[in-house]
Amino acid sequence: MRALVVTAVTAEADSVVAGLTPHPDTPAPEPRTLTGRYAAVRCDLPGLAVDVLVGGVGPAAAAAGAATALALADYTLVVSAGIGGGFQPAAPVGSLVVADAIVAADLGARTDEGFVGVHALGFGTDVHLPPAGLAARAAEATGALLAPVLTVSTVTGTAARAAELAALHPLAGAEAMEGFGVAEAAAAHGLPVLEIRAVSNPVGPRDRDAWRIGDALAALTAGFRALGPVLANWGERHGERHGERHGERHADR
Ligand SMILES: O=C(O)c1cccc(C(=O)CC[C@H]2O[C@@H](n3cnc4c(=O)[nH]cnc43)[C@H](O)[C@@H]2O)c1
Repeated sequence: MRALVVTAVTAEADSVVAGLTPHPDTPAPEPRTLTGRYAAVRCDLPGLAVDVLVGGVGPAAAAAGAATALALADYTLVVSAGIGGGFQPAAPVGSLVVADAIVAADLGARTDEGFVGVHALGFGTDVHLPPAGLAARAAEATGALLAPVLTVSTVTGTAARAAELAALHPLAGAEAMEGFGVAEAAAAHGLPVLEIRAVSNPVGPRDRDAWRIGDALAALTAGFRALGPVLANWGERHGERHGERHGERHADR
């Protein structure tokens, strides 16, 4: 089973690698260059090899990074991981959210009747569904909230926008900027996708002093420590079959 984990920035990738490193004292492996722009750190666990890639901030950078890595090697699962904003009170700062749906929350049109997503406009998809069983097991093992994670191109910074998003997506647990891009790349390669976010700040009025990035990165490390065995176990049962399943939906696996 080989998984690709895509983060936005190096601090997130380091936190993921720390969680996937068997002994805390073990030095992290050196990143290996994929192309001139991208490098990945390889983590080897029993039954599981994980490449951790820094793709950049935002859905476009994330999609480009993920698609580049997926074109260069054969993977069974793609994971979008990093920090994010948490919808309150469901996802407090320092908690984890595993996506049961990865939603492009601002991909569409603003009309007099409100926001209309690209799917409703007839231009494609704005939701990707991780394998339901895997997402549930990942949430259980990490103590995460299992809920939709929104992908936005603009960080929410007002109470009005937070309320608007919450009204459109009442079950949403978190927002971040990369999940949907990673999911689009995974879908283009016929691969299942997972998203996990560690909450660094509430979704709401902009307040940089309220951001707890260190706490969120520590939660991300703890999350990946628990996630490793879940991924290995899932890969044992599903991973080797992915080659037969290109183009199929992965929602029920
Ligand atoms: O200072 C600001 O208001 C600000 C504006 C744009 C971007 C940032 C970032 O720090 C980069 C966001 C980065 O972290 C993830 N993230 C973390 N919290 C949130 C959030 O509340 N909403 C969306 N994304 C968030 C995101 O995935 C990016 O990788 C700061």
